[in-house]
Amino acid sequence: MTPSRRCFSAPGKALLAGGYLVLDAENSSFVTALSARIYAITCPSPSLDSTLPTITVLSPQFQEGEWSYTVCQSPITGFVSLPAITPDRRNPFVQSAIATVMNYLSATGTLQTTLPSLTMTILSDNAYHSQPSDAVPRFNKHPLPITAVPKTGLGSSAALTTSLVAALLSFYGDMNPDAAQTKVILHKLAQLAHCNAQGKVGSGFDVACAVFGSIVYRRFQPSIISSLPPAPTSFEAEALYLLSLQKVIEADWNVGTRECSLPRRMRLLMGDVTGGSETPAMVQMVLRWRKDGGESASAVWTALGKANENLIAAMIGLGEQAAKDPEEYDAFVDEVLKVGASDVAQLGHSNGGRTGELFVQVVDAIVEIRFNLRSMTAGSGAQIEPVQQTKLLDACSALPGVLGGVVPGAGGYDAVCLLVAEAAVDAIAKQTEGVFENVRWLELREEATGVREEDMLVIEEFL
Ligand SMILES: Nc1ncnc2c1ncn2[C@@H]1O[C@H](COP(=O)(O)OP(=O)(O)OP(=O)(O)O)[C@@H](O)[C@H]1O
Ligand SMILES: C[C@@](O)(CCOP(=O)(O)O)CC(=O)O
Repeated sequence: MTPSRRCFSAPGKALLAGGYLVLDAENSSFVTALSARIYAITCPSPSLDSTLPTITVLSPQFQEGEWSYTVCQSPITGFVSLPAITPDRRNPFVQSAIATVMNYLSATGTLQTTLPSLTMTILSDNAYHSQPSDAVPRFNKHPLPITAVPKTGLGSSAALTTSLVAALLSFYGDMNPDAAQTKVILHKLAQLAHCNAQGKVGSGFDVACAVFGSIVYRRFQPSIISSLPPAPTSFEAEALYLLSLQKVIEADWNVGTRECSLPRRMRLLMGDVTGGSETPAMVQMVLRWRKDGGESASAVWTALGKANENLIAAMIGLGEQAAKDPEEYDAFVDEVLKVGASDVAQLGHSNGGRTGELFVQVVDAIVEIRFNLRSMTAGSGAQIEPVQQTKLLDACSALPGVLGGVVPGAGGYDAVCLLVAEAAVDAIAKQTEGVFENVRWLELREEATGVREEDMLVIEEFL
């Protein structure tokens, strides 16, 4: 009889609006959860140590995808340390997820006294990593360690951290990650674990999306996380660390995570563009430009923030309008299918009603966002929307059914993201085939739900 196994998964992300500005807590961003998920399966297992419990994490898709830790809980302070059984192999995201959850449960007195040993298996959908061809099996295996396999920018570490935290909370804390209150705690633990593993405090939009799904996101103050003392090295420090950890997780983070899916019949068409980008370096260049760029930089920053807000308001409004007046909404989408972005304005002003006004607001906001991202590119030197991407986005925006497109997240050369009417996707793929050699349209769709427990039946065959 297979021991009781449970499976938790979390989605990837696309940051449609809010790149860079989301680093300021007063700015909102629009994040769409995608149908590429990372799965964590828990299975009770015998300890690898004669006296102490152990946790092993397997990632069978990658070479050397095995990390094992001994769980050492101090009988005096309750602090949990995790000496690696395989010291030559490191996975900071795995270790940080385990350490954060175990110490939170210890701090709150909800960690079982006799700890069972655990094996967790990670499976990640193929979209997270470059694949040798389109005809590969699901959860394709690579002949390389995870760190050597090119990523595609969908937020693998955020989805991994979130699914591991959910799995650990359920296994050791008997918490139901699907429950709303647990999800709030899960989110903070995942943010903390992710920051500790990355060694920096990003905006956290990717982790928030992995937990809550498609959202309008406004970040927490980074000082909440940086206020936590460093990993303790003495009994006194261990006791202080656990107290601080519980205080941080149970504080009100004032983070914005309003659920917001794409309007009905709309879709993000993600394009994988051969090219790379270096997000941390670009962030540094943009923040330096913001700080030293005077009035002109402030004006661009403010205008971009306004354009982001306009897009977010229009997307929320269209979601409401599709329910309030489905006939007007569907009639307008049928018209959108026949024209490119620049002609939507004509449609909207002639017969679209409130729906038309909102679609025009979407198109105009995307134009304004791109204009300001190009100003940011010129001012900061960070190649956010470089010329090649401008040409590609302009050409795609002229195609029927396309409302516009942006460089998602930090931008750069590696991806584009089109907002299109769902029914236009096949025609867009056909019209761009052979025209843009370096673009591969991904099969991804919005999957608005965040972290969730999966029925083992959906994953059983792959284990
Ligand atoms: N399936 C997996 N199994 C084990 N570890 C993984 C897996 N997916 C991601 N990771 C961990 O996350 C790391 C990638 O995180 P990093 O912060 O470098 O990129 P990222 O911003 O999450 O990438 P992207 O957004 O392109 O997915 C990997 O080196 C590995 O440590
Ligand atoms: C530039 C930034 O605002 C977004 C980065 O987005 P992405 O990793 O390129 O999808 C950084 C952040 O929010 O942490």
